[in-house]
Amino acid sequence: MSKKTAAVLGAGSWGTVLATVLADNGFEVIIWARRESTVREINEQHRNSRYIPDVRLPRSVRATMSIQEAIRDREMVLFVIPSQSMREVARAAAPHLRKDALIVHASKGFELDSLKRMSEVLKEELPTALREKITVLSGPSHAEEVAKKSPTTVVVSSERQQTAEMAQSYLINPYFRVYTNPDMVGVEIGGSLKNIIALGAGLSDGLGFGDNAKAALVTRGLAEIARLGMAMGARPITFAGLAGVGDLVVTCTSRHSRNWRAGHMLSQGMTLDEVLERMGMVVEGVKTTRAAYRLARQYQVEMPITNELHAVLFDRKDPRQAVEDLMCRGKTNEMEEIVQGW
Ligand SMILES: NC(=O)C1=CN([C@@H]2O[C@H](COP(=O)(O)OP(=O)(O)OC[C@H]3O[C@@H](n4cnc5c(N)ncnc54)[C@H](O)[C@@H]3O)[C@@H](O)[C@H]2O)C=CC1
Ligand SMILES: O=C(CO)COP(=O)(O)O
Repeated sequence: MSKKTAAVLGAGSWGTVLATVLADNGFEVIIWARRESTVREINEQHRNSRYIPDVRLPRSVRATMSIQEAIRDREMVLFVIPSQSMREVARAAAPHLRKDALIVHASKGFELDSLKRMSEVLKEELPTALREKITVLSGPSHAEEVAKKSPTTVVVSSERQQTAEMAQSYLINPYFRVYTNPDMVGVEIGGSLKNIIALGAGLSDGLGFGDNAKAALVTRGLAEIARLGMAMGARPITFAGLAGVGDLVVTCTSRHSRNWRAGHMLSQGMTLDEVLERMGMVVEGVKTTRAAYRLARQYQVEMPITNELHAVLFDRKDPRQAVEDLMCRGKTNEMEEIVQGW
């Protein structure tokens, strides 16, 4: 019997590791990468040392610089690129997709110009027949740990349950447990907004604040994620799940998180530009802070942590002053806020 086939668009840490998950599940996988050196290294040495060092890739994972070659005739195509590049890549991919391809995206963010979710961008760019084949993959899943086959749980969601179940059956294995959730809006919003709070958690840790501060950020962060999410049409219970509190906890507490690390570097006095240059990988929370700041105004939702982080990132507000302003803002009744938000 011939092997199932998949293409992964994006040769960063997450795209490369998702390719290994699919290879472990019996897929023939081809990664589309932009750099010739990355393609050569994957094909000849079975490594992608720039993004995920120390990981040996299975032989059934290959790479190409041709998007057409990557996508042609593949049953499944994964988009795993920074959210600001999603539209451009979807447009380039569109003419080459199989008419019945399963489309999965694993990116966490909003398109800044339009404030759209990634599935909305894909819907606009891909052929109409593929609209109901669009799926989001989200949840607490640092690539470095999945690469070690450390037990991981994620969630997939699509407008059509059958599509989500197909993605689930392709991706699930003994170290990668995949749940479905019918709330695509909530899954995309939870996965995107948690990066803002993770930046704040890195800042908080770097400033020497303790576990109380971290717990406050996670809890109050979840409240404002849920408030905006619900205003945008998400179901509140999704934020109690893997794409909500699950991803929020892992990103706020893990040294693997690029968002946490970026916040930590900022706390040590580096400028945002210096941090992004040093990181060399996408820090989605930066653009997501801008997007959420605008969305909060559009939907008239209160997001105090996002507002303060926006001021720290883009107006160079002193983070200690930001924390003081958060602590001293108007008195609030937690129960009333929770009832309003949830
Ligand atoms: N790294 C992780 O553990 C996880 C990442 N994600 C999400 O996955 C997405 C990708 O993240 P990573 O793989 O970590 O990023 P990364 O920074 O490691 O790699 C991004 C890759 O996309 C490529 N790329 C950027 N712009 C492109 C364009 N216009 N055309 C083609 N390729 C382009 C880069 O060359 C690079 O290979 C992000 O939205 C991230 O939030 C989600 C879950 C886990
Ligand atoms: O989304 C992630 C883990 O679930 C990855 O987070 P970072 O982008 O902060 O590394």
